[in-house]
Amino acid sequence: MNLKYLDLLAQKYDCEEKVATEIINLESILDLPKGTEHFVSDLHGEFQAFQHVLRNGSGNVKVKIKDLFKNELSEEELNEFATLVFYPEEKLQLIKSHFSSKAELQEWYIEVIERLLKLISYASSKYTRSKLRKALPKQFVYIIEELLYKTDEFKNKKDYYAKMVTQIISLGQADKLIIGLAYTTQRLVVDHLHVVGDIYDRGSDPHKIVDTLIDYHSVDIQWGNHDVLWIGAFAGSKVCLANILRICARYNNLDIIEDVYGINLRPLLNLAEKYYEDNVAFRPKRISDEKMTEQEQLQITKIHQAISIIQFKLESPIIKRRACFDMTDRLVLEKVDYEKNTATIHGNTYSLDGTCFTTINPEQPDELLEEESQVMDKLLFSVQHSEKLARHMKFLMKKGSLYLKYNGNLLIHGCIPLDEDGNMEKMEIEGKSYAGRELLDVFERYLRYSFAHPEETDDFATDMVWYLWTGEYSSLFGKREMTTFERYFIKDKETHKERKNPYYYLREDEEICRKILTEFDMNPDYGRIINGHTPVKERDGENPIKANGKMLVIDGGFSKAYQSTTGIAGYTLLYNSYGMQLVAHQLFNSKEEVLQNGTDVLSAKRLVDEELERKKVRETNIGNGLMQEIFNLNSLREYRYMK
Ligand SMILES: O=P(O)(O)OC[C@H]1O[C@](O)(COP(=O)(O)O)[C@@H](O)[C@@H]1O
Ligand SMILES: [Mn+2]
Repeated sequence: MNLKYLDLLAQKYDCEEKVATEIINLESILDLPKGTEHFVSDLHGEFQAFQHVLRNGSGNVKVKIKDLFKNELSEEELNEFATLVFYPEEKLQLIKSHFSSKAELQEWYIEVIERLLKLISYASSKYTRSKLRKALPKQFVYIIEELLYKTDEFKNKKDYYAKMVTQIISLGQADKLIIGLAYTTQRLVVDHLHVVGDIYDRGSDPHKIVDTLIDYHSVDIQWGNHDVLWIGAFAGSKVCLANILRICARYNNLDIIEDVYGINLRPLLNLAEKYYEDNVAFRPKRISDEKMTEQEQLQITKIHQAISIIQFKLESPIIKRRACFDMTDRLVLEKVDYEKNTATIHGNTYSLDGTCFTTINPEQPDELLEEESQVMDKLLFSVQHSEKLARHMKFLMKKGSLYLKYNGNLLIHGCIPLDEDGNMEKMEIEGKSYAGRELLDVFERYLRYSFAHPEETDDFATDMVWYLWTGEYSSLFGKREMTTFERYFIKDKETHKERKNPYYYLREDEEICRKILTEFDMNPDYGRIINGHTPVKERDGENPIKANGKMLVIDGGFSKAYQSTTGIAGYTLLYNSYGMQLVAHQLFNSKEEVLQNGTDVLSAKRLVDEELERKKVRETNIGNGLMQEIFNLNSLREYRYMK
């Protein structure tokens, strides 16, 4: 043990009692039940639904309320109390408006504060007092602790406690206290949150999700292909930037680009107005019922075409300069016969519909017009100077990774590329061959390098970020090709199909999952793999719990665009000291609906498994860290205090 380190440690623990106290504290924490982890994926900008799932703890807040009060409260009262915990600010106003006299309101305050304290005491029962203290509203810690840890067996403090509560009310602090206690409850129910990718794209509020995660008490992120697209755009990849603009235009989310991130779209709009007309294939999707004027729709339709053509042009030089990407099949603009208006794909020739090739020179289809090139330079400048986007992307880089090994489980958004025989597929990169975990580690190294060098726009690392979005061996994409061009211009749906990596059927097999866990140095008897990325077709009877529980796919369609596929509105995987459960969320219509009639989103729960014995902190990542601290403290004791 490094003595310099122990001398440093001794500054903090400058006497034996302090060392002993800390060892006692840490050792006892190790024997507490493990904290409850929540896993969600593929939020795709659906902030309201995500926020509701955090506020109701994926149903767990209601469970705890029922555990405590089902015998004393009616169904309606239980719902009203639960809604107060979910949305305290709004619900408080609603409830207070029903009271006519101050006395009645005072009565209600005393009752609901008492109830909230009971709920917090129950929700925090497996945590230390210090962990609870950190979750309490700062301004009321002293009062709440006094009330929480009431010790009145000698009947000396009855009036003291009663006075405390009435004083809170008479000094007009009751609302703030109730709101604080409600948020403390929400926070206690979710000890740690994992977001298994695809925060961005399609939904209207990805930025609100990221802001919520930035303020969240304990969270990690495994990047999805859509997240990496946004990271790439910020890191200097013009083709990634073209993709996020295209997808925002496609889903009528250009306000995220302009209003939220302050990226100037005027140059792109001028270009679009100059060269493009209306085009049905490029009209923005109307997922939610927001209003759009004909003029707005036409503008977006033109922008959508302009940026799509720029994207296809930008893909071409990358494919040509990166032989190891092996993507010559995707040189789509060179497959077009501009005379006949057809394209030849995999040997078959198809007529093209809704083409918008005005800015394409058939002699050199991937050549950007000078003005297209200028538009991209201006867009990249604007993206890389967006304070808010910088903050969000830096957060994704800080809290994110391509995969995560946590408490024995492997979390990854997409896949581990496999061949038909279930072997890890190799990819040759800069003269070296990588597969399995090594391949993912090298992907992440390139992504981090590109992010650290935003001024480099055409280097290998930046091209590799785009590869992660659409490359055949990308662990985030997991398909042989992305048929974006075909989906826009060819009616024949056969050409739209995207062949999935064998991983997506092989992962149903327990042995394959065990092999992957072993590849990541994890215990195959104990661990599980948790994926997002592919919407689980629950409505067709697909089971998200696969390979005898070794594989859990949790993309349940938070994204409205995919709810018709899944039939539900997202999953949350819960992992507490008793084991794992999977919660399927029904459609979340609106916060207003929950506020009005307390109908919380009904969530069907499935048991994934039951632990043989309760899992303790000792068996978790956090536990490993604590045991290391205990080791250091014992070394300090021997070195300094045990003579
Ligand atoms: O339906 P959209 O939004 O055009 O997206 C289709 C594209 O999105 C992808 O599914 C990737 O996005 P996901 O990771 O959300 O699946 C591509 O495979 C496909 O080409
Ligand atoms: Mn995805």
